[in-house]
Amino acid sequence: MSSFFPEKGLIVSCQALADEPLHGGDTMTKMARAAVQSGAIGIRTNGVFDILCIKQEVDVPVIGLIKRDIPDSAIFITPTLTEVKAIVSAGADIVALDVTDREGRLEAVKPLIAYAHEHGVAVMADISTLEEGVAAEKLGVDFIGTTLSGYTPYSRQQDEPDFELLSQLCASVQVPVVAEGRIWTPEDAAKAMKAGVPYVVVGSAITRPQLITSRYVNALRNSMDSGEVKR
Ligand SMILES: CC(=O)N[C@H](C=O)[C@@H](O)[C@H](O)[C@H](O)COP(=O)(O)O
Repeated sequence: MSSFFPEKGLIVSCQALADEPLHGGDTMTKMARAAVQSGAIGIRTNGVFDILCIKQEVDVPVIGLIKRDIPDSAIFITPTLTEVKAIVSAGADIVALDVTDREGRLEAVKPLIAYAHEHGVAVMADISTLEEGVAAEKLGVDFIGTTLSGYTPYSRQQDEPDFELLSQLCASVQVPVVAEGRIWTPEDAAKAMKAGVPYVVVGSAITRPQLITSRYVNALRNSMDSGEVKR
């Protein structure tokens, strides 16, 4: 399955949760079309509706996940078998799920991985540390993504992509490593690939205009606050 994508490259994450301005309708499908038109080799998307629509619209592999809040649990990316079944039924080529070392997850995730594989669907493990990446490989996943670095309390907390984790993973696991999380510039994307990863996922920097706008607004405000520019 390591040759699942025909070539190395950019995977664009097209996600807008219910509380985001671009949520609903065919907005994420159009984002996906734009991404593929410009050379994205894959799409990562959330929820049955967007998986279904995007699968019909584009001709590249789709990584599907379902974010769901479960009371008293920190696991929110494809937490249970119910979501895996829904993602598989919707036609995703790869299921993305949390493979962090929390709440007994490294054991609980086994039937989820088995279900996807029994149905011919690959699995991307969203992890936050090197140890979790190594554990994920032992569980038989097909891709390991740095998605959750910075989002578990014990992982590296920083505004930048976790390049150190990328390099460590590339030296430690055989399955393809996916760079994901806080990649904001083409230079960062290229740096991730130089660290050895075949695939780079970019989400917010391409598909969350409210966050892109904030960065510009903040930069302008900072230059005004610092006195470099008059208000
Ligand atoms: C932590 C979490 O919930 N990550 C989610 C996982 O699917 C998405 O909200 C991110 O947009 C995605 O990982 C891409 O990352 P970035 O948007 O930083 O390029």
